[in-house]
Amino acid sequence: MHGLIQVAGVIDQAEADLIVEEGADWLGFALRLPAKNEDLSEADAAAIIKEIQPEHRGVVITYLTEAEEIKAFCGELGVTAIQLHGDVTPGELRTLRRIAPDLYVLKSLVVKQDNVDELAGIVDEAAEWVDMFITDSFNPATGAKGATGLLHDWSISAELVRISPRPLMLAGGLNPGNVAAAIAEVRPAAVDAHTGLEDPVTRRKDRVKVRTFVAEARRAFAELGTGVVV
Ligand SMILES: O=C(O)c1ccccc1N[C@@H]1O[C@H](COP(=O)(O)O)[C@@H](O)[C@H]1O
Repeated sequence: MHGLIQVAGVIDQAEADLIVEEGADWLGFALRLPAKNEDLSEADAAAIIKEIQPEHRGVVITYLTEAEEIKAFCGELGVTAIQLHGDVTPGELRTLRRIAPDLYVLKSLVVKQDNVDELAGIVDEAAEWVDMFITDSFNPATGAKGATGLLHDWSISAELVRISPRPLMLAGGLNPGNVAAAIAEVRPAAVDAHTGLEDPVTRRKDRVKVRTFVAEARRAFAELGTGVVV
């Protein structure tokens, strides 16, 4: 899987339609977050996910950590992919793979200063049970591990791309103006953005930003020679 583009933080049907119309591949729905500050209800997310056509995919982004609960939640929502931002143990990932073998699992790697060795250890322990890793940024001021709008040290993500036996999605502060440089430097299989595609006043996705982000990412993936293989 290469050259994949995800747009995260879907808040309603109109926004999901916009993301699909502008050519992104996957749509991320942030649910069951610790601060309970979800942008949409679980019922609304399930209704939107039901209408997503097979060439696209709805991905649940969550801090859930227990395999049984993750499986049940994916069943309720009708999703086939989950992005795990919490501290999920390798044991729970193994259990999840056993009880939900067809579920596509993305495991987040939270990049901080100088923590490449710690993250390499997680890759080593977890790779057998996940399908893709996602590197994301940490906000020390809030403790947030996703949707921070912050960049991180891309050299750490690039190193994880080199050592990971699984494909890697790059996230954290990406926007139309930096995504091409990020792809060139990190050489990820996929990219993902939330905050950088929003209008700062309305907090809704800006159509031109989504369109430009997709075009810039496609151009940069093509220059890497990876093209789109979803
Ligand atoms: O999207 C969210 O609301 C979210 C909530 C909790 C954890 C992760 C979340 N999203 C992921 O974070 C990346 C990066 O966000 P940003 O571009 O820096 O704002 C986003 O792409 C989602 O995968």
